[in-house]
Amino acid sequence: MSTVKIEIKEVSKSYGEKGPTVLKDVSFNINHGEVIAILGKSGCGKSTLLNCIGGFETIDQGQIMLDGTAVTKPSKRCIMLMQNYGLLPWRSVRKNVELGIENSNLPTADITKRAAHYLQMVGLEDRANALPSELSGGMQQRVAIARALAIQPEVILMDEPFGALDTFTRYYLQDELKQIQQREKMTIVLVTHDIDEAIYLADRILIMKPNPGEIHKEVVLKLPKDRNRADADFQHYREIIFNEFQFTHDKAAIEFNI
Ligand SMILES: Nc1ncnc2c1ncn2[C@@H]1O[C@H](COP(=O)(O)OP(=O)(O)OP(=O)(O)O)[C@@H](O)[C@H]1O
Repeated sequence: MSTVKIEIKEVSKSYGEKGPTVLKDVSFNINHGEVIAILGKSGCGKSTLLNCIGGFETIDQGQIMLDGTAVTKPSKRCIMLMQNYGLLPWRSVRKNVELGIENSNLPTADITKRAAHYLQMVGLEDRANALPSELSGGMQQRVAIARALAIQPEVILMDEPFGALDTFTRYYLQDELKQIQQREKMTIVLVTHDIDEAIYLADRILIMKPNPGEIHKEVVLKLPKDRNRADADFQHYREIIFNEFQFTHDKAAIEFNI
């Protein structure tokens, strides 16, 4: 039986006292070990919602609970993976991966061991002493993933994590992430503009609509974990989502990758 990891209950938020309502009465649950993708047109509040879940933004109304405890500030149990990687340019790859755990109570030998383990997991153990500037964008994102995993969070929030990468690197990292998620069983909330990425990775897709940001539709992906982008079932879900965004009509939303 699946257990609820995160509860989002009637969350509303605006920026500033007189700002427009960015999120209105947003409610949904995320189960332990589930991968949720959030899709929606630009400005509908996806990043705001992710920041609220991570405790980086306060909410005006409602509640966000992680394992039954209200989220009021960021915590290492629930961390954010950014699109721009957030690597420190003066630190080696290894030192970047150690960043999130070096102020923990772990002995130095364990910190080194854990960083090496996750670097190996993303296939970068031989680049441990390189600087981020010596790596490709895809490799830098793998360092960021290793750094996030080294913290051993229960939840990873991802804001367009592969948006800046070329198609092949994106596919490669999507596969890598999928394997790691299945091994480590962490919960993932993924904001993306890439419909294929959402169908490929998620158990459930939430489609948001703007002004104010609300959950418009939930699509449960009844697909095996191993997915093929060319399968008829995959196309079926594409069509459902395309229709939601009126791709088949004249108001095509060009910000989505297909
Ligand atoms: N720090 C902020 N201060 C004021 N307004 C903000 C702030 N962050 C976001 N907004 C506003 O909130 C609304 C939702 O923004 P948000 O970034 O959450 O949308 P999004 O769906 O993630 O957009 P995109 O897909 O373009 O990244 C937008 O109107 C945006 O201008």
